[in-house]
Amino acid sequence: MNGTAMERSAAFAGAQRLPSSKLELFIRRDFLTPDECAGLIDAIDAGRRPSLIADDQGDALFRTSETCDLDPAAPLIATIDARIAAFAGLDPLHGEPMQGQRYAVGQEFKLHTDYFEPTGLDYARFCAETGQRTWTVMIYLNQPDAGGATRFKVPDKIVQPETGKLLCWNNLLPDGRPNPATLHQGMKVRRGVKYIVTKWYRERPRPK
Ligand SMILES: O=C(O)CCC(=O)C(=O)O
Ligand SMILES: [Fe+2]
Repeated sequence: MNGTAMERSAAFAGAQRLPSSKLELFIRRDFLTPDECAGLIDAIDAGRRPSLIADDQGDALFRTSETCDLDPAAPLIATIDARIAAFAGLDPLHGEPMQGQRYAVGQEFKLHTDYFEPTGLDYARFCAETGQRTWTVMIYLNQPDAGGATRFKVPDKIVQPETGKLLCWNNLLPDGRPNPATLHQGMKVRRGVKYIVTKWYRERPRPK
């Protein structure tokens, strides 16, 4: 279920693949309607709190955004959750609960990978039950007035936020090891506010 795009050929309908052999990344514009984005922004504003991070490498300014756990039972979230899984050809049971992020001016998420470092102190705690993170799906809910792009360092690709645009990538290599070429950052918002939702998938389903 979490294999390569070739194995899941029905997936990624209407998406563009980044022409890179190092990184399996897809972009799909207008994945969500402006109304759906507005509904998600309201849900994020209702529940946001400072973002946490698994390993900030001692830098308190590593991730300065605010985060919101979105209620998987809320009708809007459930609908979008199902649409994301169908789009990416992934088993919904492998998904972590969807999160929202809000970045104000000057806020950012510095260069990082979404997979957990197998040598990291917390690896067992984060990955014992459901395994490593496989795919990341993120959707921009609005377009900040300046800044806030997502940058992938290795293929040197910068993706600009656009309302409803989906971005997703495989965090793992074909042999299942983490792919270091997924290194990326949420660049500083310069003007306005940036909202996104993120959805991460795991190697194994969560226990019932
Ligand atoms: O805000 C972005 O553009 C990137 C967010 C991100 O990398 C994450 O939430 O893991
Ligand atoms: Fe990330």
